[in-house]
Parts: sequence; C-alpha cells; structure tokens
Amino acid sequence: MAPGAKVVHFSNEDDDQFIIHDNKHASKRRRVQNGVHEREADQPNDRLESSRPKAPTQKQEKDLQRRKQELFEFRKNLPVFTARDQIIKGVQENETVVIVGETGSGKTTQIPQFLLECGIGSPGRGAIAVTQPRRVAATSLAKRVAEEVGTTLGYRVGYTVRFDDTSSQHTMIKYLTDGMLLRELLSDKLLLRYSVVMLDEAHERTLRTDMLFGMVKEIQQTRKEMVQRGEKNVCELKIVVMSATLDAEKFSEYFNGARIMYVSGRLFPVKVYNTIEPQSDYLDAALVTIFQIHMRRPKGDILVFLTGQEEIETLTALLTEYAGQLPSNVQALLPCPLFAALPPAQQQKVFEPAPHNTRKVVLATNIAETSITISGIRYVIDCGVAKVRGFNAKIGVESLLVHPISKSSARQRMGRAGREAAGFCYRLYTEPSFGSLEENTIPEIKRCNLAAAVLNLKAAGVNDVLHFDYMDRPSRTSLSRALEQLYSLSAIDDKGTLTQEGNQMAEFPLDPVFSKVLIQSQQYECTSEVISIISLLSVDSVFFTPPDKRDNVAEAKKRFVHPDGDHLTLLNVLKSYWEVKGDKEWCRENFINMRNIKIVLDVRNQLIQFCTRMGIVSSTSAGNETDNILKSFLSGFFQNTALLQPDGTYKSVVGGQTISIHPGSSMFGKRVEAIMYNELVFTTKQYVRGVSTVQGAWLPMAAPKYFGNSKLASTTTT
Ligand SMILES: Nc1ncnc2c1ncn2[C@@H]1O[C@H](COP(=O)(O)OP(=O)(O)OP(=O)(O)O)[C@@H](O)[C@H]1O
Repeated sequence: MAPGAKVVHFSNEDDDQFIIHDNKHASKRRRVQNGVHEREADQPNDRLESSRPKAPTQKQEKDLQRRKQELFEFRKNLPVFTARDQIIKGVQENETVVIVGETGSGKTTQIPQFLLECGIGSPGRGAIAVTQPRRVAATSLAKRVAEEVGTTLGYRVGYTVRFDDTSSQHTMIKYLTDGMLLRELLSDKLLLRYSVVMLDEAHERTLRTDMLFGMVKEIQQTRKEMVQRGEKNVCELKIVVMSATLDAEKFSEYFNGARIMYVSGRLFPVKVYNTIEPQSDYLDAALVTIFQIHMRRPKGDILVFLTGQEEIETLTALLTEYAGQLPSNVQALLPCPLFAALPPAQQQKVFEPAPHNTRKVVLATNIAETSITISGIRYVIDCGVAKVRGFNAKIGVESLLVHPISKSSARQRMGRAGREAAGFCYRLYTEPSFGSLEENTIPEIKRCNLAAAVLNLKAAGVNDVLHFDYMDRPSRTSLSRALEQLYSLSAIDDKGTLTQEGNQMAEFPLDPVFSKVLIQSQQYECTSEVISIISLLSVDSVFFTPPDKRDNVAEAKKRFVHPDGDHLTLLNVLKSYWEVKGDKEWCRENFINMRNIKIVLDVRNQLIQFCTRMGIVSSTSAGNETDNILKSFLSGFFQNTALLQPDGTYKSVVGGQTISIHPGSSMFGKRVEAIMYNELVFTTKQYVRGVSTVQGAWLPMAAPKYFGNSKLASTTTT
C-alpha cells in the first residue's frame, strides 16, 4: 500500500476500520469540470452491423439445451419465479399491469419468458418488446435471456439498438432501447409486430420513456377499437410497466387504473455502508475506498459510479499507477472503464471475467445504474452524484451539471451488487445525506430541451403536441420554446406542421441542431469537414492531460490553434493526426488521446455511412472553407451566440446573459464581434465552451425566421 495518511471511515463496519494511506493523487489529478458532454444511448457511436441469425445447428442445440438447464436451476430461485402464475394471470386478465419488484428479483429477465411460455407472445399474436433506457442494458440482457431460453442470440431472443439489429423474424423476445421503439413507430404506427410492450425501468422517467407512455397508451386504445370492430390480423396490445420503486400508483392512475402487482424479496442481501464524515472530494474518496476493499475484503469485483468520462479516465490512470506499486503477493487490480461514448466492443469488455488472481474495478457512469448484471461484482462504490441535463426554458439555456442523485438511483446502484452472491455497497456520503435526497429523479421531460422530443412526436404523427397525453405535463414555456426552435430550424412551418426538412431531420441519429448543421453543410459544400467536427465534438476531449503535465499539454494544444476558434482547431488536430497516419510517438508528444480519436473516427464513419444512405454527399469545401464551415454550424447553433459589449464582455443573443469564454478555449481572452459556442456551462460563472468567431452579419442569414424580429436589437454592441 502507498505511504501517507488518508482514511475513509464508513458506518456499520463490522471489522476494523479500513485504512489507506497517501492522498497525493488529490493534488495531482486534474480538477473535474462540470458540464462535460456525455453522450447517451443511441448516439452515433453505435456500430453499424446487422446479423441475420439462423436456427441453431444440431450441435449448437445440444450445447444450448445444456446451458439452459444449468441456468434453470438458478432461475427457479429468483423471487419472481414464485409469482410466475399470478403474473401470467394478471397480464392475461388486464390490458395493463404495473409490476414492482426489488432490483435483482428477476423482472427484466424472467417476465418476458413467462409471457412467451404462456402464449401471450407468439408468432401468431406478435412478439414481446422490452424497452430499456440504455443500449448496454438492452444488449447484455438479450444475451443472457437467449441463454436462458436456449436459443442463439438473434433467433428467438434478440436486441435492437441503433445501428445494431440482432433480431430476426423468428425473434419473440426483443430487448430494445426506448429510442429504437420510438423509431419503429415511424414505420409501424400501431406496433403491430408486438402483442406486448414492456416498459422497463419506468421509474427512470427518461424523456423517451415518457413519450412512449403516451404513445403506447393511445395505440392500445386504437387496437382495442379495431378488435371490437372485428378487424382481422390485429390483437389487443398488452402493456407491462416495470419499476423498482414503490411509486406505482402514479403509473397505474395514468394507465386508467392498471392493476399493480408487487414481487417481494431479493435473492442475495446487500450490506450498505455510509461514510461517517462528508467527503469533500469523492474521486479521492473513491480511490481510497477501492484500495481499502482491495487490501481488506475477500475476492469480488468492484463497480464504482462516477459522473463522466473525464473522471473515469483520471481514476483509471491513478488506479493503474498505484496498483503498479502493490506488493507482489497482493492480487492485481484491473481498471475497466464504462461510459456511453466508449465503442460497444470496449463496453463489452466489462462483462468479461477478470483474469486469474486479478480484481476487476469497473469505473462507470450511470449507464451501469439500471438493469445490468456484471458478473463478479460484489462491491459497489457510489459517489452519490450524477451529471444531470437541465434546461432553463425561459432563457433557452441548456446545462449539464453534477447533482446529487435520488434515493431511487442510490438503490439501483446498490442493486448492482448482490446479484450472484451477497454484496456490499459503500456510499461516499453520510446517512443523513442519503436521508435528504429526493425520493425520485425529476422526470427528464420537466427539465430538458424538448426540441428533439417534439420533432419525434410530430414525425410519429402527433401534431398537437400541446395536448398530448403526458404523464407529467411539461411546462407550456418548454413546449413553446421547442416549437419556436423547430420553426427557426425550418423543421416545422408556421402552422406547426412538419416540413420535408423536418422529416429528414427526424431521421438523423442526432439532435435536431446537429442534423440542421449537417443538412446545411451541403449548401456550403463542406459536409466532409462538418462530419469530422461533429464527430470531434462527440468526445470530451481529444487531448489527454496527465495531472502533472498541464503546462506541457497547454503548449502542445497551441500547435493546433486556428485563429477562428475551437471548431477549426479541432479539425486541425484531426488533419494533423491523418498527416502523420496516427503515429503513436506523435500522439504521445502532442498529448493526443488515442482512444478518443478512435471513438471520433468510429462516429465519423457511421455518420458518413448514414449521410450516404440519406443521399447527402460528403463534399469538400470550395471557396472560403473556414467561413463555410462556420456558417454551416451557425445554421444550427444560431441560438448559442453572443455579441461583444463595449465593456469587453459578451452578452448572449438568447436570454441576454453575460457570459465568459472558458479558459480551455482557444478563443479565451479574445475580443471579436460575435461568437458561437457549443455549450454553456455553469461553474463559478457562466462559461461557454467550443467557441468560434462568427460575423454579426451572418446571424440573420443563418436563421432568418429567428432573427426576422427584434432578437438582435437588445444585444448589439453599441
Ligand atoms: N448477464 C447476467 N449474468 C449473470 N447473471 C445474470 C445476468 N443477468 C441477470 N442475471 C441474474 O438474474 C437476476 C435477475 O436479473 P433481472 O435483470 O431480471 O432483475 P430485475 O428484477 O430486472 O432487476 P433490475 O431492475 O435491477 O435490473 C440477477 O440478479 C442475476 O443474478
């Protein structure tokens, strides 16, 4: 163990206190910034691949059956198994059922199988769709359930996540992200291929799940009426809402008094520890706790919840460094990162068993919070916070800030241990702090920019979005903002009807703002550059910043600076990387984060493939390349602009806020007539990041519908 004096004391410790020494790393590591962009499920890093599975061969069949039998012995003991008959009866007798059960009780893996076994899901009636808020959960669940059912993945059990469809016409249980079910709705408006839609992790209340609630409820009613009219080839749609919280009445009320069923118990206990003192630096506390567990606790892998990629990479580096100093008689430590922007193949690595005599430490964002089982995990470390997306509809400003999690999130995190054996959960906050957490997370629909959601609803045929049947109605201001933004982007016309361009934008696997930029780049003949920059913006940073080399990194960054700002500076990095053909030594000298560049190239390839399919030609800029690129971005980001004021500050065009350029931007300290930025971050003040210079005269051209009124008058420089 490293020398020093740092200790984290936990309550409920039944043996001597854990002690870990040395907190030098706290000063060594880079401070974690708020507001770093973390991409979520269904973002374009998803791989384009599609397999069309065939029925298993005889030899495969034998192996599958053996494994199925093995797993059956385990399944029998899951708490939901004892409630099998009641659950089947409940679903048979009711249109909608709300099922509440503890984490790990078997809801997600078992209930779809019950419904298949009893014929509610069948080739004649339709398949069973099980939605998940996150792709990593959808893919890993499908793999597990395929084994339990005794079929090859993609045959009777499969998954569909963006750019990766492992399902076939034989698939009867399909795990899919909520975003993918929304997408399927565009081509199958009544979801006729399904007899049951199971909305899992309903308590998470993601924007997409909330949209699905309203849509499946309406579809259920329409299909019921069709059946009553005697229409052929239609059956009623069953809805099963699954949740781990006790807030079931609200779901039941929304679904016309749906039957609520409770499944009690869990298979293995999880012992919870809270810190005795509040921790001022949770990253530091997490590192100390990892080593405390490693040195004092029996075998078992560790899962640590952090807020984003940057923290995960910092902790991975520190863990690797300190693990290298462990005595040779102590087992090795293997850090495994897990975050949304990581390519799927790398995400899958966390599910692989640790090598012999090695303890795996999975460092994850909250993408590991619900639904997934990572084999081997016995210990969970919960930092108690997460990055939360917010939107101030009044001033139209988005934010991504670190906030305390809710009690229900804390329970989900705890539930990732104790799935295969008894587990332990170390909360890096005190018991009273836990007590003061909100019971549930505020639904995303109440706190997000709704432009993408409204675009989706319109594309699915819901024209009157103000009167849509929301479970929690978003504010009128939020909806009006979204409509205004879509109108400014020319996605809808002045009657609120989707335009042809809006339809095209809904097809893109991107936020409407980025879709607009891409579509517009054709006109400016710079699609290729714009695709590269969008891909570069999809990662936190293309630079790697070792904590003790910050000055060297700053020097290295200067080599790529473009006078017009961060967008073109980023492009310079990629161009230079290509010039040296990704030379490793060059990357090392210039502090280029090779893993992130690989992610960028992956996203770029997928966007190119997507644009090709959409008929958008990947042209290269003619004329003034710089202006063309910036004008393309401005066509989407016109609301993220600010004008220089006589006193040298910048005032945002939307909301009239005083904003400052982030010190990490190549535009820091510069005074130009107008700037465009990628994101606004609240830390000590309102900082903008991803900043480039634009000309004030471009603004009315970029969004004539938006700037046609007096928007610019109140923020002009003189
Ligand atoms: N991929 C897997 N590998 C090993 N065991 C698994 C896997 N998936 C599920 N299990 C086992 O099945 C149990 C039930 O998992 P399931 O996901 O159905 O629970 P759940 O009630 O939906 O809980 P949660 O809401 O936490 O996901 C787990 O506790 C675990 O023991």
